[in-house]
Amino acid sequence: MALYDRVALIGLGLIASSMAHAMRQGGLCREITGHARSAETRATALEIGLCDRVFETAAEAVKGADLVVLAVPVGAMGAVAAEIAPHLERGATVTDVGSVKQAVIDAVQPHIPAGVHFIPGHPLAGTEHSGPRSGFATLFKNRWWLLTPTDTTDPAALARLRGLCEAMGANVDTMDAPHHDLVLAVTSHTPHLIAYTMVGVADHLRRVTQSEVIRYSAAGFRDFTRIAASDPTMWRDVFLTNKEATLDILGRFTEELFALQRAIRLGDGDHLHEYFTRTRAIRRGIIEAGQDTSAPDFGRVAEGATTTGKVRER
Ligand SMILES: NC(=O)c1ccc[n+]([C@@H]2O[C@H](COP(=O)([O-])OP(=O)(O)OC[C@H]3O[C@@H](n4cnc5c(N)ncnc54)[C@H](O)[C@@H]3O)[C@@H](O)[C@H]2O)c1
Ligand SMILES: O=C(O)C(=O)C[C@]1(C(=O)O)C=C[C@@H](O)C=C1
Repeated sequence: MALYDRVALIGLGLIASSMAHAMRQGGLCREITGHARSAETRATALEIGLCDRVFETAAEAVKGADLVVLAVPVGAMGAVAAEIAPHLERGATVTDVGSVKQAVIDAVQPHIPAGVHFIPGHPLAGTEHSGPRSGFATLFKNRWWLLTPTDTTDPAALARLRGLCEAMGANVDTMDAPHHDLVLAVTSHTPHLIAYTMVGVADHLRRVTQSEVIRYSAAGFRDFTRIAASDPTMWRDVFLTNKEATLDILGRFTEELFALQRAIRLGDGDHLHEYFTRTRAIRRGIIEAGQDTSAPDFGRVAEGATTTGKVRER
């Protein structure tokens, strides 16, 4: 059943193309328009049927759309919002899929005209691939889609967007933006930084990298290399815009790493065993709770979080 008439996708990469596939498969909108900066991407979008019509400018793409999805890197959201603002339909909803929420709100909200609903969002689903050919219809199936409405968000517009996310297979939750940014700093942003660092360390040891690391690449390291192959522009923007929360979590990570380093140096097997037993229980708890293993445990993070986005000391 069509939930929107015309959906405009701004930026035609992994997330937008996955949304296009999912919306087409479910018949969730009547028409999809799109904008990408490169002629090659626009041609691809038409060739593989992501969009019915593509435009050279975002301004043209949003005309007549009742849903506009900003699917560009976080650092580009503000400029895109400024460009499309005068062309938005009264009553339309603008959402985004950025990995950071407060910075997107700060950049986009000032441009949103009266009578247009802005409901920030973030699907917790992705891969290390990017571009219009990387999307697939089931990307959002059984994954979280977080929306960060405010007290003034129109309930009907929120319910309609929630319906679309759910129809694409996602589980929807709402939270405020600072809390989102803290949770994601723990469950996504800092882990990505650690993966980038680990692969960087291996790369510095070129003597090893060129031969043994590749050949004997164990599952743990292979997982790191997959994560570290993620789009550099996207992740640069994530760290530049979720600075405070990431540095907060990174500080805690470093403290624990030093404690483990010290335990190894002192031969403190009890410390190591106790620590690994605790982390194993966390993983098992998530599985026993019947949660998608990719889904972060918001409750657990919330226990140590304050509304200012800072983590309370244990
Ligand atoms: N990849 C993931 O795992 C993932 C998951 C959830 C959310 N996100 C978020 O979704 C958004 C899009 O990510 P993606 O993975 O689809 O990226 P992508 O690289 O596959 O696609 C991004 C698109 O934006 C376009 N673009 C880049 N800069 C632009 C600009 N200044 N103006 C107009 N278009 C521009 C690119 O040409 C491309 O078409 C990002 O904000 C990212 O944080 C990504
Ligand atoms: O599976 C992956 O490749 C991802 O990293 C996806 C992932 C994540 O889970 O951290 C990455 C960034 C997003 O904003 C949402 C999802």
